[in-house]
Amino acid sequence: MLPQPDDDVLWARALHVEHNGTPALSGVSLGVREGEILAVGGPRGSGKTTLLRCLSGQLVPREGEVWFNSTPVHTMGPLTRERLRRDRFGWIDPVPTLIPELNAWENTALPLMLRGWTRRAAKTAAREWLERLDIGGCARKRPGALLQSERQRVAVARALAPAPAVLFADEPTAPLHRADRAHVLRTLTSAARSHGITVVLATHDPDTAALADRTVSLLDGRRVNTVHLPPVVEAEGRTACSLSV
Ligand SMILES: Nc1ncnc2c1ncn2[C@@H]1O[C@H](COP(=O)(O)OP(=O)(O)OP(=O)(O)O)[C@@H](O)[C@H]1O
Repeated sequence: MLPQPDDDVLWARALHVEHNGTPALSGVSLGVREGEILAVGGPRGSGKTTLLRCLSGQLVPREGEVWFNSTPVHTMGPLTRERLRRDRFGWIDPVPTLIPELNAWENTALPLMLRGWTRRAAKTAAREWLERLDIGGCARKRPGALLQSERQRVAVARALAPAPAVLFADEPTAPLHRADRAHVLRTLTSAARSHGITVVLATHDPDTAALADRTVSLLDGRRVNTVHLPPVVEAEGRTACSLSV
């Protein structure tokens, strides 16, 4: 067994996953460095969501290994994996999944309270994150009274608020319009960089991938290439890339 490289916060080796007997991942290996924003690209059905679900411990691969900070995730029992996900990982779905009975700040504060924060401290932090995402005025509204784009901003605030070690974002801007998309992505990436949050971002959108440090591409469940991007010149993004296989 190869050791996990020291500067990788997440490391996966030779992942094989099948859905109902059909291969979804066939031998995918990758490392994610601490503080890195890694885009996982590829067309629809190429295995991006499946890879994120394996890396985050939601799905146990049929074969292969997943390590988080030198701890094996693939051999953990369900309760330990659930605790790892609750305490160290964040997740953003393409479609926001909020609790309908809770308002926006309560939804955002929930992961903080689950980690032991007092209600007052969690409310203050939640409201600050909603302000950063330009939806401070929606703090008392329930999801049913919000637009889809506002709900997704709440989901992003909820994922960022606990400053997870790794944030998994599966097509996080899918329900947003172009202008909204850029703002939410900039907030997400700048918050991740300033809080040292590692991000693994599944996307088939090249504009979204351009905000990442590196892109790993999948095709039919296999890794096909890695795009290394030059250091950030502007605060908002990157303009060029080089390709290595
Ligand atoms: N729960 C499931 N049951 C059966 N097949 C599945 C399931 N989830 C994914 N698949 C199949 O596995 C393959 C990889 O799917 P996956 O969702 O990981 O790809 P993706 O790149 O994230 O696609 P998309 O961009 O459409 O979300 C696809 O062929 C998909 O149809």
